[in-house]
Amino acid sequence: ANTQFDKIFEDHTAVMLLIDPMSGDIVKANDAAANFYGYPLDALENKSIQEINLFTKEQVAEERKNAKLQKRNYFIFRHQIASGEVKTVEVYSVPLEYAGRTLLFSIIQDISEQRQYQSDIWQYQENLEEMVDEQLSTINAKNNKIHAIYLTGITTLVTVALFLVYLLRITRNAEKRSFELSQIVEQSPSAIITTDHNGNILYQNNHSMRTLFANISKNKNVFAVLETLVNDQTRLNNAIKQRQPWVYDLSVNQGHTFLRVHLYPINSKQSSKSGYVFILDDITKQKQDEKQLRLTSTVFQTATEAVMICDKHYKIQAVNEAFTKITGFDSHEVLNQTPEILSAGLKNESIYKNIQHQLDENNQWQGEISNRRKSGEIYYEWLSITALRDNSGEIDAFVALFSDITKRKKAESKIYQQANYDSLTGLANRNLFLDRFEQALNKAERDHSYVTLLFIDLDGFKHVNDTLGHSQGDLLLKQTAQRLSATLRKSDTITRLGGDEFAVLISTEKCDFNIRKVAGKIQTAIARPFELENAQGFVSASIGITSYPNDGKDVETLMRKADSAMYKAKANGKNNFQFFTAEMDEKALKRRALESELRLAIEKQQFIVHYQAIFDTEKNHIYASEALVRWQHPEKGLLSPFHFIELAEELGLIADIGEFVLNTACDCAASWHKSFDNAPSISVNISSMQFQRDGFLESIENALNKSGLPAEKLILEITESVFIENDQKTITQLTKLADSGIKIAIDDFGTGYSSLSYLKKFPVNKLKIDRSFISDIEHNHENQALTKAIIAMGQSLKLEVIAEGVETRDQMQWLKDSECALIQGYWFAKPSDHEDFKTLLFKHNLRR
Ligand SMILES: Nc1nc2c(ncn2[C@@H]2O[C@H](COP(=O)(O)O[C@H]3[C@@H](O)[C@H](n4cnc5c(=O)[nH]c(N)nc54)O[C@@H]3COP(=O)(O)O)[C@@H](O)[C@H]2O)c(=O)[nH]1
Repeated sequence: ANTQFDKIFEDHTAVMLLIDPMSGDIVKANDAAANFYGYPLDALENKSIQEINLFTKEQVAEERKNAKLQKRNYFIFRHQIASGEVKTVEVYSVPLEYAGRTLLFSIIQDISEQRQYQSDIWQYQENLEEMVDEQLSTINAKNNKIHAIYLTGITTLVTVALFLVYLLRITRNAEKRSFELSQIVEQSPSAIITTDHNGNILYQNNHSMRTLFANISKNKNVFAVLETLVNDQTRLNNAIKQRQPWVYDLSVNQGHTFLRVHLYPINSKQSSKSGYVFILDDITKQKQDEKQLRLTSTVFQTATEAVMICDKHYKIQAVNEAFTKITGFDSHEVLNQTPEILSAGLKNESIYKNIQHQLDENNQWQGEISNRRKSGEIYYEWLSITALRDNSGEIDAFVALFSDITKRKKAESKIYQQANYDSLTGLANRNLFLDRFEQALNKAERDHSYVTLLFIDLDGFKHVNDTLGHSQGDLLLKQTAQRLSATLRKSDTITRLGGDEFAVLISTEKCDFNIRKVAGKIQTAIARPFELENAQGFVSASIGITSYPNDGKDVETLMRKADSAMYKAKANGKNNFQFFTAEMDEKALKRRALESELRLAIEKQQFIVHYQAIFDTEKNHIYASEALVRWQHPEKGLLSPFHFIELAEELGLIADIGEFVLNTACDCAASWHKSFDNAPSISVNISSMQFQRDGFLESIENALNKSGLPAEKLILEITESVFIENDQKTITQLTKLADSGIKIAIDDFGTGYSSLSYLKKFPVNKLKIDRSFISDIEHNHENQALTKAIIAMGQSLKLEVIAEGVETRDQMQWLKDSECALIQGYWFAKPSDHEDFKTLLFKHNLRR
């Protein structure tokens, strides 16, 4: 499963790291990460995250707290890249089982640019919601401001009208009303200045004297002042020349204050150039509001998150460009619709109810929901909604912000799939299975119910793999998964634990359900022939059964006991099921004890080698000797390989033991070589695992060099299983061994695989007829026929044939009469230690 994960991880364009949560060490990084951080991949994988994250321990803890409070599924950190530049990043982290370790799988997203950009245009990064909130009020205020502008205009016009009336009254000497009019002008919120036709001030109202207009009025000539402040002089001059009204927005006080200047010519009957009236208003606030509105609108339109504003009836009032980009809907298609337009048939009612409830209660809701784009495609969004209330506390509007998290969700789901499901069969993997097992036990404990575990191992699967190839083996495993799924209920958990091991979990309310029937159904389903690509595959199921609470209360105990029961089913001839019994536990315990003793034995070198003669009945001398390992157990005495070889193979310890035997045997054989003219060869058993191990040829070469034994005197006994691999490595290794003079013997010949073509293909020198054919050779005609056939085949292929397990003179004679002169067995000699073997040699072979 890791290989697939590795591929996705390495090829992904998102920045990804696997981090040891304890040390912070970066265990694995992808190319995207190397690019982003600017380090070569291996240098990055030698760093710890603390070297990159500028947050102190305390700051990291604080950020974690904040993320939790804000219910964020990501953290925001500051990462320093190789160039020294500091990036603001969002880090999404999940724990992940990887290569037997629990690591933090982190996806890093650079948000620096986005942050910087937003920071430039507005202090938006602090809280986008607040911004839009403010924007909303600004939008509302805009209407008010338009009113205000109208009002100012009207006021101005009214003021002008009043002033004209006022002047008219002056010219008509309407002194009666002049006091009243002067009061109105004096109290106007606008600064009002009248000038002669050259701009010299004739009159100015109170306001203009008191406020910043006082500075202007000091100059006594308005034209002169305006010349220094107005950029567009031509328009001003034209307006003066043509005696046209003129309006201009002035920026004074280093841009902190804005004035709107209205110029109106005053025409009198006496002169065509009577003068001017200037009305000035402070429009600084208005300008600021406009600027803010512009900025807010830019933020609204350029935000990377989609923004949707709804009125209190949930009718959409405004959306931004990001909304269109994510949903595919243009604003005119959604305005005055409810957000349900986005769900288009998706069953989101209960989520909407919950959102409504949360908004009523807390004014806020955020979470993950799925919606549909206009194209119909489903997408996932992270949505955050805020309810805005008016002064009386009534909901006035809703602001929804959302970002498209579909890509991230897909990546997460792929990773989840890999972490929890078996990629070959699609069944739950061990990880998910253990989790479900734990949950099932917790539930059973609460409900006083029952959980049954069936541990299934396929019998004969290795044979299918070895003979038909791994792809056919994989096909068989897939079909096994399908058969199990079809046989069991949906509520049952089926898992592939690894290799050819499957497990089934069944939760029941009562303990009296018929588990025998279920186990029987599984057996029947598996025993049916499997239709593979070009052949049929045959396997059966050995099943071990345990149940909660009878056999144990925790996952580990129940698994262990089911495993023991399964071994018992194997030992009982396979293709059957066994319920766990206390006696099995004892056996399993013994096995575990033996395992640790065996490891200790290797460490403490408790192995010795015995030698058994292979006798040449024609030449009457010892032709060779087989080296046989023994375990000098500190308490149990001398143990035969039958007690430990199988376990050593299962545990992968056989290669270490084998190497010890090889070295010891070569040393002894080399010493015989020095003492005898016709010194025997040494025959050493090589397990398939030892043969396949890297460095095997070197270990043979070392043993020969160290001992000084000629290569021709070494025989390697291998079983037919080595040839089954039939790969280039096997051919190359055997050829190299043969080229160096070493002899190859096939052990237990006749019991293994049927294809004999390998005898021609590989450089084999000797066949050792298995002792099961010899034990009753005097009476068993079938074995006689077989043995004769092997001897004849050996002769025609020019292979030496050795008969194993010769216990009686009659067996020896039968073999001799059948032209098989080389024999090994208790009749001539049992295996013995080196000293006794040497005595035997002195008796039968010629001393130098
Ligand atoms: N990979 C390795 N396998 C090894 C090594 N040493 C031994 N073995 C394998 O263990 C199996 C058991 O070996 P052992 O108990 O030593 O039995 C051998 C002989 O004692 C026994 N034998 C010999 N003659 C007779 C006989 O007349 N009757 C009788 N009942 N048994 C007899 O046969 C065993 C040798 O068999 P084989 O190897 O097939 O020639 C056994 O499979 C060993 O191969 C080791 O170092 N590495």
